[in-house]
Amino acid sequence: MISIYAPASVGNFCVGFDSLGAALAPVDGSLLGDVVHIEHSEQDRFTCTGPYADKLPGDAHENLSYQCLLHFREHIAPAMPAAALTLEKRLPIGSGLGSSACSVVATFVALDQFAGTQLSQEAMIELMADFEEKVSGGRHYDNITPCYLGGLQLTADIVPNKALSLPVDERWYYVAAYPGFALNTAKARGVLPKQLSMHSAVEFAQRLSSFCLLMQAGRFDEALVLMQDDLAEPHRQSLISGFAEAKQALPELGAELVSVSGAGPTLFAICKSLDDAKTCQQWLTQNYINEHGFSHICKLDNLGTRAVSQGAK
Ligand SMILES: Nc1ncnc2c1ncn2[C@@H]1O[C@H](COP(=O)(O)OP(=O)(O)O)[C@@H](O)[C@H]1O
Ligand SMILES: N[C@@H](CCOP(=O)(O)O)C(=O)O
Repeated sequence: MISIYAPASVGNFCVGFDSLGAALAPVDGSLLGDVVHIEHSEQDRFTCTGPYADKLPGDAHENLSYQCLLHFREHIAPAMPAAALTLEKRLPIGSGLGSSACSVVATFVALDQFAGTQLSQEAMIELMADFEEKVSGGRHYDNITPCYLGGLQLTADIVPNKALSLPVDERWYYVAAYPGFALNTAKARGVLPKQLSMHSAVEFAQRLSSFCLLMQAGRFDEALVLMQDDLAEPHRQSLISGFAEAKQALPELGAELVSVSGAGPTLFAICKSLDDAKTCQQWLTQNYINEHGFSHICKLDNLGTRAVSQGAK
């Protein structure tokens, strides 16, 4: 049996709409992401388990993981032995934590290992992006690549090898708070303007390029100051109940940055100390999260998608 874990990710990373993303690792060591198990079987089989399995369509053909299996068998490895594939759906759907990417990435990595196909990193990313695109209303790599490779990734079709890894300040803590309701990514993309003014486009490019160069140079504090999302956040906040209040309250409690994770509704905050992160988490628990939500204090997950022992928590 092969068991593959794929971590949750923060798409956009505030300053890089559709272009930057980071993988999350809760500091308490828990797994925040999906797990896929694959083993030999008499014929191909698919099962979906886990806390969010019942939020997905009952028909396996509508599940991305099963679609990945069908595609892999037909187009990549027709001679692959029959497989029993189980998706342990541990991330909520429409959370802003790259849930669909998690399932797709974990499934293709599991299939590649099971079949021994050894696809190149770029081929894998392309394949994964094809399937993420099916449900998210646009082709974007900013969940796929960090989830697959770990860390903070600058990622796009035009980026060499689809991904360039950026260094991060090891002192930063990321508080991720899922409020407990879903926001469909395609819907949250639908509210964005179709065109940008010349001024906005130039400023976005200046901000993102400066951010990346500063991070690369280890000038993290200066990079942090540049973290601002003028492209997506202003249009999406009205879809995220409580976000505006949190954005106002958390800086006074030690958050250096408060932004939307992916398309939302998960909020992420950056803090420079564990104490500040805990204070922000407490406020979010009391004011942002309902009975279906959760929060985690995280570092970045530098390992990305990997084999785990069966039954890992
Ligand atoms: N294995 C899967 N994981 C997540 N979503 C899936 C999966 N299979 C199918 N879907 C569908 O894809 C869509 C994902 O919604 P989306 O808002 O993009 O989620 P997220 O932002 O969490 O990735 C939903 O309609 C969901 O039913
Ligand atoms: N760049 C995308 C990221 C979507 O992330 P998700 O976790 O909400 O699927 C966007 O902002 O639309």
